Amino acid sequence: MTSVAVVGAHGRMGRLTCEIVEELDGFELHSRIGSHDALEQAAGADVLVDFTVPAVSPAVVDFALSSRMRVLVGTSGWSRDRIAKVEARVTADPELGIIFVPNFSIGSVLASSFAATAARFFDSIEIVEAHHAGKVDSPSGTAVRTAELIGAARAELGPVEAPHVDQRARGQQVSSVPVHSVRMAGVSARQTVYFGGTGERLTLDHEAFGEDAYAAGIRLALAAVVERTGVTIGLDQLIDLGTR
Ligand SMILES: NC(=O)C1=CN([C@@H]2O[C@H](COP(=O)(O)OP(=O)(O)OC[C@H]3O[C@@H](n4cnc5c(N)ncnc54)[C@H](OP(=O)(O)O)[C@@H]3O)[C@@H](O)[C@H]2O)C=CC1
Ligand SMILES: O=C(O)C1=N[C@H](C(=O)O)C[C@H](O)C1
Repeated sequence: MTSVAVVGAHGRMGRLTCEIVEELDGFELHSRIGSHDALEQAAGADVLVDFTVPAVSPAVVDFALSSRMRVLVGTSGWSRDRIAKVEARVTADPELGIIFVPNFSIGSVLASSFAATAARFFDSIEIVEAHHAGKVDSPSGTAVRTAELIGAARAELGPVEAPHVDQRARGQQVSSVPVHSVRMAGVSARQTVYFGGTGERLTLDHEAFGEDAYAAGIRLALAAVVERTGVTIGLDQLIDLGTR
């Protein structure tokens, strides 16, 4: 049996993760940690899952790695630069393993992968992401990851063409891609990537309507985190999208 401690267990995603762990063969729930509990209550678990807030997540990860647990991070805010700080520590110790998943929805992972493919063919690219009003961070972790993938795909082509980005309403640039965040009622999680070309436009649009969208990805990542050492970024590294 693999025992799992869930941090952020009383939140929307934490509750879903606890339900999944309780139903999944070979897994058992070790502890539910909320903001009023000591992290030490997670000690002894094989795996720690983090679904908290970007400000707290680094301390949770630090605790889990120090306690030599395998770690699955769903919390947003883990940009490539932030992950790099954890990477040196994890790669230096062959028994440590951590998986960062910016988005557990299979459709979203596909959309980000398609965006990386399209990035070489269009110079004009912008991301608009819309989330529920309760989301405290912006841009979303998914948008940051998508922009980073676009930037990496264009490494030899250079930055995207984004005019007038000195104006505030032109969004935040991530890997040169302008990202625009909407926070409002009536939306759960949506991302649209616009690719502008000569006389044409390609639009990649993904929408998750609720927590159900993330369940399959969480199951998949739980199975992987037990076996996998080192640093893994993204569900796309755990499934065959047919792009490698
Ligand atoms: N990777 C993915 O596919 C997805 C990622 N997310 C991300 O996951 C994170 C959580 O989202 P969501 O569940 O919707 O948010 P919620 O606000 O519903 O839950 C966050 C939880 O974090 C807890 N928390 C805050 N500080 C601490 C702490 N110091 N120790 C332990 N727990 C703490 C809160 O506890 P309390 O209630 O006690 O204050 C709260 O229950 C966000 O960053 C979000 O962007 C969300 C959806 C999908
Ligand atoms: O807070 C959310 O809801 C979500 N957060 C993640 C993000 O920041 O990208 C994943 C998904 O978009 C839902």
